Amino acid sequence: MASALVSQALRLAAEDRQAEGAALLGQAAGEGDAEASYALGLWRLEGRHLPRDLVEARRHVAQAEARGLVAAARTLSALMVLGLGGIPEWSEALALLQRWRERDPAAGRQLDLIGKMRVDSQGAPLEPALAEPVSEAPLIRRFPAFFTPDEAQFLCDLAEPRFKPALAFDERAGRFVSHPFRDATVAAFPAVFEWPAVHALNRRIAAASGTDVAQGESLQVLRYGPGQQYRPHLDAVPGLDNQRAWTMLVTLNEGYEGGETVFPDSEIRLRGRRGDAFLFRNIDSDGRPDRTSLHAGAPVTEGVKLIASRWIRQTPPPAGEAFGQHEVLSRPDDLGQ
Ligand SMILES: O=C(O)CCC(=O)C(=O)O
Ligand SMILES: [Fe+2]
Repeated sequence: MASALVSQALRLAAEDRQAEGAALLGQAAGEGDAEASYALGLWRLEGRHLPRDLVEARRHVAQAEARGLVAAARTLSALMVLGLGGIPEWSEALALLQRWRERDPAAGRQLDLIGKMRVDSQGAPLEPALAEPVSEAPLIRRFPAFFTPDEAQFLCDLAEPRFKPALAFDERAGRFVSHPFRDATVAAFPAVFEWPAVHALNRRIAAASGTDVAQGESLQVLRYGPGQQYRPHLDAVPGLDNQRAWTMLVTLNEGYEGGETVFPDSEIRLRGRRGDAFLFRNIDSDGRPDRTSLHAGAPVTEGVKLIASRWIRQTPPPAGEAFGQHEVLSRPDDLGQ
């Protein structure tokens, strides 16, 4: 729950009285209010109500963490591993999780998961994942047991409270609109949710696709109930300068009927065991959308399908403008988690 002062500041900001709201938060933060510090940090991170300033964002979030706010500790761990507002600090982020272990079950769970991974000083895998060819055109690879069952369950549990109807970001309109093709609910993991264990999974996806982790858009978890589906589509967006070159899908559960990922032109139907991943290429050698990559999530006929999806661009976005930043806060009173 936000403190009364933070709620008042959010109300002022919603009434377009941003400067007054920010001043109120600044005053409260100066008097030791952890939630005010955290709210200022999120505003600075997102460039909402205050100009975007990642260094200031990290300073405020760190202050809120030092004042004992669990949401701030989680967000700080993400800023640290991503190197937002400072240098990347993987081992310092793990030390932060260690300090929070007793107070935050998610910290202990992440440490347990990361303790079983073989990763380097940035959280990247030390060994390549096992890859099996599925098809050359479209180009598809299968990575069996890419996530462990515990990693898959962790992502499902993190996603559970955050599922929302799928929306698409309309780049021209500059806002989210209901998704024309995707009848599913989705939980996205933008920067504030890229906690160390999530970041390590993103690094594994980057290594398996031969890309830089910064090329990936926010990891998403999709949830389809009976009758829900993702209609045939290309992940590449015509006209996009920096294309979605690759897609990685990771199967997070079993026990549902239907729901295969299908490539109608080549009659390929993909169905994984829990933890299996599929990587496919969305563009041709000229960088144009590859028509053979047309695919769909077939309707689920029974049970619930959960799948993780990451779209990977051709190059990282300009510094400080990571993909999905606009998703950081979904509601004006949403303080992150
Ligand atoms: O749910 C599926 O099988 C397909 C998901 C998908 O096409 C995507 O995330 O781009
Ligand atoms: Fe897709």
